[in-house]
Amino acid sequence: MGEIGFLGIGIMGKAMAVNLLRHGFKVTVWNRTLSRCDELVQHGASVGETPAAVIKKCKYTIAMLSDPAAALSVVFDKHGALEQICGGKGYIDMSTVDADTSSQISQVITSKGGSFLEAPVSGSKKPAEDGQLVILAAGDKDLYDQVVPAFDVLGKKSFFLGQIGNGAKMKLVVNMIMGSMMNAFSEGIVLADKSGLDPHTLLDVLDLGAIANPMFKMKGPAMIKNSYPPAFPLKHQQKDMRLALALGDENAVPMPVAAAANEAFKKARSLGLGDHDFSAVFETLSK
Ligand SMILES: NC(=O)C1=CN([C@@H]2O[C@H](COP(=O)(O)OP(=O)(O)OC[C@H]3O[C@@H](n4cnc5c(N)ncnc54)[C@H](OP(=O)(O)O)[C@@H]3O)[C@@H](O)[C@H]2O)C=CC1
Ligand SMILES: O=CCCC(=O)O
Repeated sequence: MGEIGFLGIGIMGKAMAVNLLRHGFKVTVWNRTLSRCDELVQHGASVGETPAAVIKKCKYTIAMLSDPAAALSVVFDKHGALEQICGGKGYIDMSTVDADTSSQISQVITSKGGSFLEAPVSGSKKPAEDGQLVILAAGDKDLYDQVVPAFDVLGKKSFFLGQIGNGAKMKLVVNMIMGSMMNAFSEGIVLADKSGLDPHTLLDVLDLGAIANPMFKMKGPAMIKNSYPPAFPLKHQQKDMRLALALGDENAVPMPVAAAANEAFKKARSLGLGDHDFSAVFETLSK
């Protein structure tokens, strides 16, 4: 595949870029806070000074950025990706954004002759470190086929979902369900505790029944200890609830459960918990 560019070395970008390096890919990284690239250099990465410099050097560039504003800024701003994109180059945005943002990026990349794929992921920090993500790609099928070797390293399964927007929408639906589940789970732990039950026993019971899932199993014990080391930052989960609710508006889908969950995440942000793991929404109930 040649050298891969990687824009955005946050929790996910760092894990994904390191994983590519471990599997023998050459990777050139850029991050807005450039000093965060230092650790990647120790793993063998090169550094590009700007998104444009990375695109110029690499045939394929992956972006993993916080939100729609960041994804747009890295493409459109001065020294952004758009300045160097051209025929023969592919841009793959793996950030979680809405379909409209993804379409805007697709339009400008393709108008300059480049090819574009949106490819948000399910799975968090640990699956990213272990190459166990689930990749939800849509857009240019030729580009998808070309980057399958990288997706095979990053993920345990890739879906190609057709036209631009379908990957973004699938990701938002999944995270809307996840955010609602996290709120129900939090309420259950507090209810068990306040009504005189041992929350650890609740976790054991849940894990043996029809609603057992990796999220409850992984996050539950830490939540009971009021510990929320960030794997998936709460501010990003609230962004995803907000974007999913907007998708619900567009399609006239009533989503009262998701709307209530969004309010809880907003409350958690107002308490200063945005940079904690999204399981910190538990604090809105236990305080
Ligand atoms: N963490 C997770 O479990 C998962 C996250 N995601 C999604 O992946 C994306 C990245 O998440 P994650 O790595 O956790 O987030 P982080 O907050 O750890 O990293 C965000 C990245 O975006 C960069 N960034 C933010 N704003 C801008 C901007 N205006 N211009 C340029 N760069 C910017 C940050 O740069 P800087 O270092 O300078 O701040 C950083 O590299 C998000 O869309 C998230 O929803 C998807 C699946 C799982
Ligand atoms: O977007 C974040 C998803 C986190 C997860 O799938 O565990």
